[in-house]
Amino acid sequence: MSEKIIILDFGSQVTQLIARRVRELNIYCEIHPFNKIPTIDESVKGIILSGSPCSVRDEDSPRVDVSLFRGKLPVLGICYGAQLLAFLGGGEVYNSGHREYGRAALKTVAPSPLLEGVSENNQVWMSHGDTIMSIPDDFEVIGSTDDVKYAAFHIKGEQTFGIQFHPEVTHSLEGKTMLKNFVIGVCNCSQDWTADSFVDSTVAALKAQLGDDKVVLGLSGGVDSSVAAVLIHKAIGKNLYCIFVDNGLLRKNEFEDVLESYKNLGLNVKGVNSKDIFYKALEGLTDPEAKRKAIGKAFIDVFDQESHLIEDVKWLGQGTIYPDIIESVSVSGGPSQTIKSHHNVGGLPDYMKLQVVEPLKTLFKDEVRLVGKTLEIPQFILGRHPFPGPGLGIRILGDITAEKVQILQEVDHIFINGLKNRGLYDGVWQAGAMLLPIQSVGVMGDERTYERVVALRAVSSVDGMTADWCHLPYDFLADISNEIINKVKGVNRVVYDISSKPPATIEWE
Ligand SMILES: Nc1ncnc2c1ncn2[C@@H]1O[C@H](COP(=O)(O)OP(=O)(O)OP(=O)(O)O)[C@@H](O)[C@H]1O
Ligand SMILES: O=c1[nH]c(=O)c2[nH+]cn([C@@H]3O[C@H](COP(=O)(O)O)[C@@H](O)[C@H]3O)c2[nH]1
Ligand SMILES: NC(=O)CC[C@H](N)C(=O)O
Ligand SMILES: [Mg+2]
Repeated sequence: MSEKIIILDFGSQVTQLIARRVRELNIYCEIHPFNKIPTIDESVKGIILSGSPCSVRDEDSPRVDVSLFRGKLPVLGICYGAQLLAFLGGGEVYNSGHREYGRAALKTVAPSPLLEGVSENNQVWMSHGDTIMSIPDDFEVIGSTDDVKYAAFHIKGEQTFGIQFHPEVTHSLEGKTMLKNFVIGVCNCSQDWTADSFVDSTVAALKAQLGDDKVVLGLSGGVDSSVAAVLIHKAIGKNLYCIFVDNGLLRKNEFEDVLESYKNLGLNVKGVNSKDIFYKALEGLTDPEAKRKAIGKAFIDVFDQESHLIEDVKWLGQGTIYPDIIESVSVSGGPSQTIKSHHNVGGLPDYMKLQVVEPLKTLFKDEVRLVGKTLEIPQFILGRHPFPGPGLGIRILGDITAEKVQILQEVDHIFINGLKNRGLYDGVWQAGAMLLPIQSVGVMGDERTYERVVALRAVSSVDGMTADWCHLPYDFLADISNEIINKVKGVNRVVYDISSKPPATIEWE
């Protein structure tokens, strides 16, 4: 059984960062909501309690029964997690009257394995409104700042620690060392979780799970489904059936190009031309959510039809990754607002009777790329910008017609190729073009034109949750705009989207 660290999430915005930092040390960890503590067996080497927007002073704040693990295995409480340890242990936590937000200098006041090798006086990042005012007798303070006496503590006779600051953010300059001290020095984790070991153990597990069963998998040409397909293929070979659907909303030449590139990977891929099904389902629809739902349903129909052609298929393979799962579990348990219905082949209707296999569901996107590299998947697939499943269907505002798709494909092609030719593609997280439902007046030669407007969008981001618009060079934008207006019939105006997310989103629909 491979070892792991469990992170209990109390709703902090940066819980995922704790997981990133631990995994960067080649140690596997999992995030679980505070109220869904998994079984703590020998594989669990330590527990980290995250921060939270809540206050331990509130009766309905998220609590856990710390006796489940305190004294039994190493525990590190971060911010709210530390306040909770102090509070439940009999200490006092008050609202300090002002939010302490920003840099602070942490001074070591007692030697501790947690602060091993950390400078006597080091910069940490604070983000809290509550303060621990007194600690129980069996607690010992190990670090203080000018404003916070109990900035780091240790519980005597246990391997339990609490810290008021956030070691997971880069502004805590020696935060990494402290986390390393905890997971390696205190928890004794061996650092053997690597892309190579992931491939080996996952392929072995898939072999055991799938045996001689057949799997059908939707391939999109994107990173996640491609890496999932190659992994499953390594385990079961010809029993993997990949389906790549041409929904009529792909990029220019994408169907042919992607099919061609998969040939070199040895995958058994069937290209299915379902354009008409999608166009028909979209006929007359203008509302973004209605369009998304129609596209999602058409995907399921095509999948259902295709899986019936494969005799005795039992499994559906999916490229679900860790953020897809974490983001769908809300900590408060309260309903969060649906901003956009993401098309997802995951929501399968019962009548399909397929079990789901998701070999990447514990990985972050950059880890998926590393695994892909280990599997020798070519860089042009691994380095691809994300492209939404509903494709150009959510980049053509208003109703969809084959003619509009063709116009947008040309525009998108010029923009994306331009980025590649100028060496800008890899520095941009995602780029694309939108076809707007308006026309504007122009003049070409001596003639008046009354044609369409397109908007170009290029963003930088880490995970798509937030994004900034890219400051692309003006002369590049000028060249692209000229090329689009000169070459694409029906377009006489190009604008550049300078909105960030939030408050805008990346896609326009
Ligand atoms: N044209 C398509 N044909 C078949 N399956 C598709 C198609 N488009 C999307 N899918 C399915 O929907 C899933 C979700 O798409 P999504 O875009 O989130 O992931 P991806 O394409 O694998 O990776 P990336 O996020 O890098 O684009 C894919 O993993 C794939 O299984
Ligand atoms: O597979 C997908 N199915 C969808 O329905 C979908 N909608 C948005 N996206 C992608 O998600 C990221 C964030 O997009 P938004 O800021 O527009 O919500 C961006 O990368 C978007 O391209 C989708 N991907
Ligand atoms: N970042 C945190 O965990 C903050 C904890 C608590 N909500 C406070 O303001 O003190
Ligand atoms: Mg995709």
